[in-house]
Amino acid sequence: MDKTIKLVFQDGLEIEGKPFGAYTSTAGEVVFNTAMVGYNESLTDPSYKGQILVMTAPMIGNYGVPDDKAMIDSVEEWMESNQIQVKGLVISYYADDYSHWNAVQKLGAWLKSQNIPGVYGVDTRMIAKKLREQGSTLGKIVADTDVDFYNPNLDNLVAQVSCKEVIRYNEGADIRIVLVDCGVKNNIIRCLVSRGVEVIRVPWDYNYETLDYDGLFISNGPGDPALCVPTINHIGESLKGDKPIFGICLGNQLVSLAAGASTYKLKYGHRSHNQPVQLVGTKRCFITSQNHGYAVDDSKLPEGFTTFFTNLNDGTCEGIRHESKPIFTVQFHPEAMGGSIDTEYLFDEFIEEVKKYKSANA
Ligand SMILES: NC(=O)CC[C@H](N)C(=O)O
Repeated sequence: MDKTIKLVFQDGLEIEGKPFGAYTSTAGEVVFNTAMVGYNESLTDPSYKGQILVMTAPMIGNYGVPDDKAMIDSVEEWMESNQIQVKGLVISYYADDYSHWNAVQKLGAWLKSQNIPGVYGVDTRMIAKKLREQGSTLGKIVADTDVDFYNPNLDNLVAQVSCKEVIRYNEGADIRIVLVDCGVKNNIIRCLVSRGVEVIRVPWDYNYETLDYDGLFISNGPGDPALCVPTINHIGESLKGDKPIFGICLGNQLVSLAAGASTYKLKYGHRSHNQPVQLVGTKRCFITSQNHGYAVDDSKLPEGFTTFFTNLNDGTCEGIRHESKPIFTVQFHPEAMGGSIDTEYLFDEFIEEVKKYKSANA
């Protein structure tokens, strides 16, 4: 008889599916992503640490998996980090046969090689509707043995995914950016390095004020932003200075917390590549890539800060900016990967601000 595997929710709902990837049990927070492409990038996005990812695109696996070891300029060429970060993957139709010019293996084989279970043959749109109505919930994938539920949002996930030592890219360039790695996606490094700056990637709790640098970047990352206390404290010190600061996703939340704002958990988060955001004060809308479960409460922002972008689906805060200093942060992903590149120009604006700062302080 063919093996089965179950997705079990905290409220008791059990959904039986077919296994692919590793035949093993796991637990985490169940979240859904409605993007039509980008499963390789999503699976390796460190912000998904501790989560069981349900992808609602009807067919997953059809373009295979590229070489996850291939490197360009010291970062993985095709992936967003050096390993699969999700705890498990849940999909509707699994395409075991793949066809794509850069694919080297099947999705199932890749999951298996990293001991990550997959469930297919389930109604992922029903799961998305359930999570939208009830909110994010814990869940588990049960193969041969049962496991306990696990809430990743109580753990310091950032410490698990951050680099352990300082890494420099493009060493010797004129402009130096400190990148605080809370679980950075590779495309953020690519977006900075391709603009000709030196990137000094430091661990999440590193005291970067000991370094010689011109601009500060705070990365994306997993879990509850309020747990990142050392990072928030360091950013609090930086906010007193004049160096340009740019933050993405968790970075937006950490800068906001350091400034004195608060964050809260959204009912089910934003995870897709078609989230519309409005640039406040204009009628301009950008389509953005997103993956987050928490948000900044902009109903009471600290003195000197205003809302930068607003989500046009639910009106939540999509970033803040300082009224007079070159400090701005966004909840969405301007580096995309996968997803729309409408807002990649924000990297150019950041580097321009850093150059201005550097020449004014030369
Ligand atoms: N992609 C991210 O940086 C996510 C930030 C945070 N962990 C959240 O879920 O809101």
